[in-house]
Amino acid sequence: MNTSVTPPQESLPSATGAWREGDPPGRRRWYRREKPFSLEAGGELPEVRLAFETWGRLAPDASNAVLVLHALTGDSHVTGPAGPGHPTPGWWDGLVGPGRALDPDRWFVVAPNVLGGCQGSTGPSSLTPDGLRWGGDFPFLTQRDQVAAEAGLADALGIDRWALVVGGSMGGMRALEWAVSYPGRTGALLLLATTAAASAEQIAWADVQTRAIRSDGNWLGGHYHDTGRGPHTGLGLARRIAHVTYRSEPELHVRFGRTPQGAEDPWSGGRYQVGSYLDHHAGKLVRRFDAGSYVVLSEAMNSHDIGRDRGGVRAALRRVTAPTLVAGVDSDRLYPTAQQAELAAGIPTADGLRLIESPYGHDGFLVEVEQVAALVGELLSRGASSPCRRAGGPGSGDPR
Ligand SMILES: CC(=O)SCCNC(=O)CCNC(=O)[C@H](O)C(C)(C)COP(=O)(O)OP(=O)(O)OC[C@H]1O[C@@H](n2cnc3c(N)ncnc32)[C@H](O)[C@@H]1OP(=O)(O)O
Ligand SMILES: N[C@@H](CCO)C(=O)O
Repeated sequence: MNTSVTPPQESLPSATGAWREGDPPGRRRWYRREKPFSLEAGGELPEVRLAFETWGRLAPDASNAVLVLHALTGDSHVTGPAGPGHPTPGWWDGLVGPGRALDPDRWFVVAPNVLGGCQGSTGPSSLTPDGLRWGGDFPFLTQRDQVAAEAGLADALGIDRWALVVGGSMGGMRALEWAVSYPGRTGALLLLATTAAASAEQIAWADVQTRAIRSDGNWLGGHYHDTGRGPHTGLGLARRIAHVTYRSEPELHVRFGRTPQGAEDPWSGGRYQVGSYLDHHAGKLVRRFDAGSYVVLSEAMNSHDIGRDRGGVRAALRRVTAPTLVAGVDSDRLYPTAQQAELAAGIPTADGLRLIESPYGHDGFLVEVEQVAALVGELLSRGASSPCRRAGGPGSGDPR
């Protein structure tokens, strides 16, 4: 196997314009900030680049923009087939498109690849200004840094206020940070399968995974990108561990039971079906994702605490002014619904706790796209008449 995924290093546009007449839907572009970007933990990135895709047309008053934020190993490709620059088909394919909840005839949908990621945005596999890869020297990021970078993209696109910010899991952490850091820029909020703060157990799962990567002999302190090898074994182990937490015990039981994989004999070194299934997902991730990004993003998720330096979770949640829906997946063992209940109780503008019914555990927020679409539709149909809408005005908000 060759080295892990690295982002394209072709000549990139130095500035990102807003939507232009004639732009095809879903074309990936880059926002680039060419001055130092300060980080919450200290230090700075000399420049920041975010890959993003858009669907639809920005209204003249920029009132129809929707921000879609992906989870840990997602990217900007919310909808559409796999292709160059898009290793997987759209991860919320059923959400965006003609006649769907986010119809490009009505909405201007923006999906950035997260800061620290590996699908076009600045991350450990990117080049430094010196022409070397960041690798293990990439600085520690927090969700707040990632959202601050996304605010720069919004500015570049001329979007003062999103009609809706939506995200699940890690994307939900960022969506919440948007609503707390920039209440005047967040018109409505949909939080899926996420939490106010990473719990001890979530940190523990991520810790085991990042240790698996770092213990791979090819990790080399994160400086493996130009060696022709990479910590593929460690990344594959991390994905296997993660994937079990992404699904539910009853699903695995019903689907795989104790069945051996094909003619393999588990008593003689062969695999059970469920082991083969995990091998499959591990292989797919190793082919499409960079281990350094996996570590940086996992640690950023561990840092997530909406109440940090804001007087605690309750005080922070009270800052949200956007009409909000919070939903959990009823079979999610990684982000249990008690976490979404806390969000729904603490956000003054939240309309109770919604449940996505699914046997698929945490991955239910990706698989049950029709239920997600119904929640998106409900929030957007409330629209401009909502009493929760705040007159914060363009650009208002506390970036930290
Ligand atoms: C926002 C974001 O997070 S974007 C990133 C989302 N995408 C990913 O995370 C990619 C990893 N995949 C997943 O997490 C999940 O598969 C989802 C959520 C995308 C989709 O879930 P599901 O539709 O339920 O797919 P499921 O988990 O059942 O996997 C199906 C795959 O397992 C394979 N599989 C099933 N049983 C076995 C087995 N015994 N041995 C080997 N492979 C198996 C299938 O052939 C299928 O392969 P394919 O995906 O290459 O076509
Ligand atoms: N399968 C998803 C789940 C994380 O929430 C991902 O890889 O991003």
